[in-house]
Amino acid sequence: MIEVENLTKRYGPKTAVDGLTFTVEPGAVTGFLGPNGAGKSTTMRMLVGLDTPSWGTAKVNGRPYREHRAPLQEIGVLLEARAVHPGRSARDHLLALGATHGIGARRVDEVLDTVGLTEVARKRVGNFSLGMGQRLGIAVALLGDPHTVVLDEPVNGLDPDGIKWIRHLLKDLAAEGRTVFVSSHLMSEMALTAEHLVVVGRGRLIADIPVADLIASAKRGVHVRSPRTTELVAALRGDGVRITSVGGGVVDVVGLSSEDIGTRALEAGIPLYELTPQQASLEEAYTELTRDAVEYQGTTASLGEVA
Ligand SMILES: Nc1ncnc2c1ncn2[C@@H]1O[C@H](COP(=O)(O)OP(=O)(O)OP(=O)(O)O)[C@@H](O)[C@H]1O
Repeated sequence: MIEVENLTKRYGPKTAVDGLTFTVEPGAVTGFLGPNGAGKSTTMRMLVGLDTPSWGTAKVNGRPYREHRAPLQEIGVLLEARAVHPGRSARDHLLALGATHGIGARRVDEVLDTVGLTEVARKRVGNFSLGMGQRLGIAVALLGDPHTVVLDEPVNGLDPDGIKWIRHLLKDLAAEGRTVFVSSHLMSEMALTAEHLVVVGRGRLIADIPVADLIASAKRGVHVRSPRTTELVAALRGDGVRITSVGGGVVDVVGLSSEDIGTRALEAGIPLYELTPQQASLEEAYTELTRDAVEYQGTTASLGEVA
């Protein structure tokens, strides 16, 4: 479990993380999303003791990272730019790390197998591709068989097979009851992997929400085609209803169900040729969410809005 309370990080005048409070529960993959510079990496660095909070606390499995006596067994971490001696083999790198925690060759070979690096385990890390380096980073994170796993952009550098592999790995780790906290820019990937999302913007919490609820909360329009859109707009207009003209006798209606629109059109004697509810993707739901919640947003009135 990860518990972050009022976590704040200032670099001089810059507030990178601004009073964040959230909890990441075990047994599910939780995605950590936010635009560039939102404070994700800084938050993760504070979680694992690489940065000191200006205020607030970040606890992993009940206590701050630095207070754990065997941190590798508590929290597995993949952060960007992990330093590995290029002349060392992957196996030697893991053996050296394991030695500081009483972890032996058997576990090292096990994690090399888990991440698919057994065949190149004795090759120099300096010759590894980006994807192989990423797999080695994940092997390091899993070495101590930790209760909690924190991965910053783990699909970076992985090919489609690698991405699929990471997706299954994260779900398996969560199904084993671990806490899995993973940052990503890829909404589509999170839709397939995460059950829960923590969304940040400008260092602040925007949402702490199940993926399914985020999709459901996005305003979905209904695509309506009619030869008499002007009369239709007049019949549908009302509080909380937003109607946008798409052109070609088509309007998008937000705030009314297909059933409501069909009934009102019938009552007004207006023929409808098409009535199609639009499904919001996670990407759209995320855009909608951040548009409402991000500060200092310029207003962009949508073109063609008619009611
Ligand atoms: N050591 C530092 N000194 C000064 N400013 C920093 C430092 N580290 C991060 N920042 C600033 O803090 C803000 C948050 O950065 P951070 O890297 O945590 O965001 P992020 O969400 O991980 O972004 P990205 O998705 O681009 O990696 C940014 O504006 C960044 O420039």
